[in-house]
Amino acid sequence: MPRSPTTMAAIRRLQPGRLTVIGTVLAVVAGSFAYAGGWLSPDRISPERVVNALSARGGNPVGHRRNHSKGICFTGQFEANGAGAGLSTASVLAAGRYPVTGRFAIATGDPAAPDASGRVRSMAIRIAAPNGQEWRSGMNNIPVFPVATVEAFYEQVLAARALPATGKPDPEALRAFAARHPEAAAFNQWARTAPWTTSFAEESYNSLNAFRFIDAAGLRRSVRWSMRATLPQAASSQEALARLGPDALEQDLETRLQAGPLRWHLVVTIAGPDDPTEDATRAWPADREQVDVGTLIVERAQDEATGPCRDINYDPLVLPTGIEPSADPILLARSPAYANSFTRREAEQGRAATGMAKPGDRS
Ligand code: HEM
Repeated sequence: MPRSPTTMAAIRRLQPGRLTVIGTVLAVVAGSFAYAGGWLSPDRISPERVVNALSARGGNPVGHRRNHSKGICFTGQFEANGAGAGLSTASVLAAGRYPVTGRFAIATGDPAAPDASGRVRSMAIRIAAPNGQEWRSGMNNIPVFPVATVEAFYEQVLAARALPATGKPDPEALRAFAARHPEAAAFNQWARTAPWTTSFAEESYNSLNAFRFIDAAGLRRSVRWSMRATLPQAASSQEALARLGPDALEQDLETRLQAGPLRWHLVVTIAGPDDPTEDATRAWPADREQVDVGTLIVERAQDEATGPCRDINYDPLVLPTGIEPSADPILLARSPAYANSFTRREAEQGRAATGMAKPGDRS
């Protein structure tokens, strides 16, 4: 459906020039990877349908991300130590300091969700190089992803959505999903047994999908990466987090940053020859070579509504020269879904400028 002139004018007022560039880049990226990501499979699961399902889980994400909807922006630096330069020609891995715009979030469809309702937490980053290239990455605090294909992801989102009558998922639908998807067992085990913490700063965040690093000689190595917390984890519980209040994670972050910056190590793990690079449900053996390529220094936090991360699409396929995607179908499916979510939320924010609706309005 064509957008109304009012909406288009509002979008232009919101981000003159910038949206056009972002939109063009994303459309090309989305189109190139649509086939490989499974979007053109015969059962026609489209990005629109998956994002509709993410939007309909309860809560109202108008003007917000359709997944990981509740978050907080941060800014800081990535201090590359140079150890990654032998693995990839990416300019942000050459020793130096590069500005970062990031976002912590909980994986929910409800921007007003209490923090204790989100089992999965995330860190998204954009590292900017002086040559104009960027490395964007969205990472989760889980060791493996629950599913390996976009079809299974769609099925899982439908099974886990809250029923209007109870506000909770149908236990039978969850049981049926688990029976059909034994590959989700490792994730489910983590969800049942991993300690809850009361801080974004005590979590480590993983790329989960595999990528390829290309070195100066053109050699490609399959890798995954993690942002490893430098603070020890104080094991808590879901109940204790709930008692701290609905926005405890953001408050904790702001309090900690008043005392000084927070740090994570960016650790790259290199795959062995037989490690799966197209299946994010399977961890790699713990003894794989790991290279600490630098430190993320988080300096300031800012509300998402006015913060610099609001209008960034953390599309994991926005990569610098020297890093390329693997053929993991989940990775390739992410880009078109994020583009759909981004386009929708930016248009909704554009409408807010006309006074028709405000981000976060409840319908
Ligand atoms: C087919 C599988 C997936 C789909 C359809 C999907 C969909 C989405 C969507 C629509 C968003 C909101 C994007 C926006 O509006 O900016 C999102 C956010 C996010 N996703 Fe996924 N996702 C998938 C798999 C994954 C995987 C494997 C990871 C691995 C770590 C991941 C990590 C994240 C993170 C960190 C965010 C938040 C980004 C931010 O803070 O802006 N997702 N996802």
